Amino acid sequence: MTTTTAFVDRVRRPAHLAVADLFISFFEKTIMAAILSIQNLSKQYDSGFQALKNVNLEIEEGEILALLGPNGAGKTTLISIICGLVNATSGTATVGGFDVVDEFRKARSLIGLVPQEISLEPFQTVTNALHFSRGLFGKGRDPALIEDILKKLSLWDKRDSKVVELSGGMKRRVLIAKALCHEPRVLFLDEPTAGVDVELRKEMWEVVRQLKADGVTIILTTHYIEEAEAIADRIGVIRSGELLLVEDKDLLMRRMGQRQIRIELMQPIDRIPDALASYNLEYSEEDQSLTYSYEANGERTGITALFSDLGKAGLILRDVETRQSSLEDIFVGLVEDK
Ligand SMILES: Nc1ncnc2c1ncn2[C@@H]1O[C@H](COP(=O)(O)OP(=O)(O)OP(=O)(O)O)[C@@H](O)[C@H]1O
Repeated sequence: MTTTTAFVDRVRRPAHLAVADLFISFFEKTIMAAILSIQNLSKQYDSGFQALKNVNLEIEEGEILALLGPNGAGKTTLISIICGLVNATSGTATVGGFDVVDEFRKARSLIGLVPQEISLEPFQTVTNALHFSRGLFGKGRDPALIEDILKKLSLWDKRDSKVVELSGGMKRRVLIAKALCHEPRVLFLDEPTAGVDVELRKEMWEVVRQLKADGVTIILTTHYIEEAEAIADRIGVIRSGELLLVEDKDLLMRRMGQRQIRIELMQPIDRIPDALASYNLEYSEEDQSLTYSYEANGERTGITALFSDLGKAGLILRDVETRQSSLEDIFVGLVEDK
């Protein structure tokens, strides 16, 4: 697999200075810049439908980005533009520093695409499918590389099997293996676990983690929020063609970790007592309740002090309940109401 180290090794060995310059410029393009850079990308289909609106996104080498969004949000359109399957109406995208339109071949050779649909030749053997895929990128046969990929994806035992003889999970792994045969540095996985059972989904997550460990940058689209939670470094949320946010998963998790305590009072109040102002409570006249929000993962939740101050303010409680906003709540909130 082509890795950063391999590039660096090649850069160190040029025989001639001019060649060295060329390599260094290639090095700068491929290593120093973000591996994927999308600027002001928009797409309007011939029907007039605006599928992408001014999308900007930078992806660093070696990260896993999960792109979440409801049906029709524009995820596949975005991937298709980067892979050269759909033309953007405006804006640019580069992969490894190469423009996906002006330097299509170079850009495309750095990309592996695992489509949502299983599209394999049923009577081809697994090994032949992989050699064929590599050949499509103009690369010479490399049985050692194919063996390595098959082993990593636990397909070595099935190398001589025909695709038609494989289970659904194995076919999905063959799709990934095919996408890796030309040694891409960026792998797009479009809904890699759509409709697969929990066990297989976890197996796929392990494969993705292994690929990341090998230095491959991964962009996956998914409807499964727990999938993004399990494997992504960053999460992007797309809705109606707009990238609403791209955020570090752990930061988002901390936001998701927000909890609320709903405190129902015995008596209604006219206003929140001044002594409780620092808690930013919300009062609902409808059910005479106070709501307190706090960071579940925070060092201090402030709950003990709140209850003490509620007592000091003379408020008598009827009932208390807690609730936690899930990632799903946040996601639904984001896509429904920007
Ligand atoms: N060739 C096309 N012509 C017109 N509209 C299209 C075309 N392809 C896609 N669209 C529309 O663009 C929007 C975005 O589609 P896209 O497939 O990118 O969404 P998605 O986020 O991948 O959805 P899903 O999660 O359902 O796969 C949709 O409303 C879709 O109907």
